[in-house]
Amino acid sequence: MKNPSPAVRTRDLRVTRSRKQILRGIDLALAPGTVTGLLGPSGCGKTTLMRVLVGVQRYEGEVLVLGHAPGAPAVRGRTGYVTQSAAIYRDLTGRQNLRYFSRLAGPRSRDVDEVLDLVGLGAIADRRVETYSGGEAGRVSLGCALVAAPEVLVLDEPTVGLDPVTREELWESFRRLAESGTTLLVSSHVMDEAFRCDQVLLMRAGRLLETTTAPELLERTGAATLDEAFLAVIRTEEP
Ligand SMILES: Nc1ncnc2c1ncn2[C@@H]1O[C@H](COP(=O)(O)OP(=O)(O)OP(=O)(O)O)[C@@H](O)[C@H]1O
Repeated sequence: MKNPSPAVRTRDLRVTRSRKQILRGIDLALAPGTVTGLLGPSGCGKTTLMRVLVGVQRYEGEVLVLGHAPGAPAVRGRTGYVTQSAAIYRDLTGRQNLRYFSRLAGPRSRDVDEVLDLVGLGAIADRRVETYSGGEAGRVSLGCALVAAPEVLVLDEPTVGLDPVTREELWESFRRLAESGTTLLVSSHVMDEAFRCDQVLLMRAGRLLETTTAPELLERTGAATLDEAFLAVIRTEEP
């Protein structure tokens, strides 16, 4: 690992909502400058975990993001969150959206044109977002997070509904971000995306079943695909 001190760490993280235990004691560590995949079935608690890390979800237990409590003033501007549905202004152009978030970010903001190119929107940046496809609008959302140059970037299913080419481009940009020192946590339903990650967290029913890598998981379970490997893990570990 590049640095022994994790960018994000949780110990016995628990979340209860409407008297239901959603997260049941999660221990995790994200090394700086790495991509971690967060995988698990629908409803297992991925979004809830991400919401904790960006400081918008009450929790119990211990959570440190860049050495601070999530959402603390010292860390708020250094953490980016791309939600499942694009949180952007549809009546503005892509470029105007990025400019707006760039102003909010203040001096730490990155160059808007550079980020537009990074997310592959340079050619359509001056069209209103309401004319964009779903995938293009999603990339505006990602661009709005990137323009603030976050040190920790949390992405909730960023590749849903994207074609293979765009998906490939996005994963390449995640890799470049990690190489430049950003710590990424990316949730996905697509097990094969685990191969893109330095570390994989397998969740089920509010628990972390495994902290592993895609090749390690295949080898250990003897499965031919990651889908099979995940099913094998679920069968051996009761929630
Ligand atoms: N306010 C709430 N009250 C009660 N239960 C809730 C509340 N919000 C979420 N949940 C439940 O918490 C569980 C985890 O939800 P979460 O959105 O974190 O899952 P997820 O793994 O991100 O799912 P998906 O992959 O479908 O987005 C689900 O069973 C959901 O129904």
